[in-house]
Amino acid sequence: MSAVKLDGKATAAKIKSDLTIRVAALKERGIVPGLGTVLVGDDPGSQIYVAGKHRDCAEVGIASIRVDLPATAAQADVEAAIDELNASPACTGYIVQLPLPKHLDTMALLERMDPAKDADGLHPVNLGRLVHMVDAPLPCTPHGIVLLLQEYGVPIKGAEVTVVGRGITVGRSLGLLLTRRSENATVTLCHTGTQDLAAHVRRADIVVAAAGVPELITRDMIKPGAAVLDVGVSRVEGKIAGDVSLNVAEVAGFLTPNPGGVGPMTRALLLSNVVEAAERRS
Ligand SMILES: Nc1nc2c(c(=O)[nH]1)N[C@@H](CN(C=O)c1ccc(C(=O)N[C@@H](CCC(=O)O)C(=O)O)cc1)CN2
Repeated sequence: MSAVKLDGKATAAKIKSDLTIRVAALKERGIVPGLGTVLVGDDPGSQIYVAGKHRDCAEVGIASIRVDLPATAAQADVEAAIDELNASPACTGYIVQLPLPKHLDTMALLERMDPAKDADGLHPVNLGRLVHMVDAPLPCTPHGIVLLLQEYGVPIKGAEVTVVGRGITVGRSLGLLLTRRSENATVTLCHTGTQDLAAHVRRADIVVAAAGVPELITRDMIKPGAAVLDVGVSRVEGKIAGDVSLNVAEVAGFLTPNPGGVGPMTRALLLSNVVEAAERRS
């Protein structure tokens, strides 16, 4: 069996094509959406992801504001950058690239952001709104995962989903999206404290690997025909080392490439959050 490729690059391109039209319509009304990014330090992955986000903005016509700070930046320096973007009329929405250096108080910085300018959907207010199932910008990677599954007709309603990894950008909130009445999946969240990870993965119709552990998910763990999404962004010798072993393709029914799967969806949905914020305010 060869797995259907869940092509995030192609799906993201469709989303960006629609956004290009919507941005042009906003500009005709004198509204220019703008994305801000705050990057602290020189983590290679973060540098690549932020650069990609700015490239995407240029592609669809969104203005972008880049604030780069050294790894030694103090809490007050990042607070000043956040205050500036909160107040900037040119900034429709912005992100603080995660992870931040360990000496910084990430929670305090996220809470300092204006929730109305939270392009990541990671502000506590917006995650709280997601819990209450009321309107809010959705976290980009979880939203991208749902759209990718829908694009390729992967059955979600009633599906057993196993999410591996409880990080703030994916694992913590993906279950909130998949258990909405509109999706109606059943979600198990596995993590470093889980007993018998393989048992939870093996019974899943959909596996989302977001633990950041290279090759954690192996071929023997996968139910034949299951959909497997690799969100792993670890880097080994500068190259992406996903959470899913390549030979999973021999048993999976659907599989994301990595790179070229979930990552481009993350970036496309970030742009979507910015455009939606601009449209809401127009
Ligand atoms: N503030 C945020 N920080 C982080 C988030 C986030 O959603 N908000 N998520 C992850 C990383 N991430 C977003 O920044 C991200 C990961 C991967 C990609 C991507 O485009 N990957 C490409 C390959 C890129 C390369 O390595 O050459 C692909 O998969 O094709 C974009 C964004 C943690 N931080």
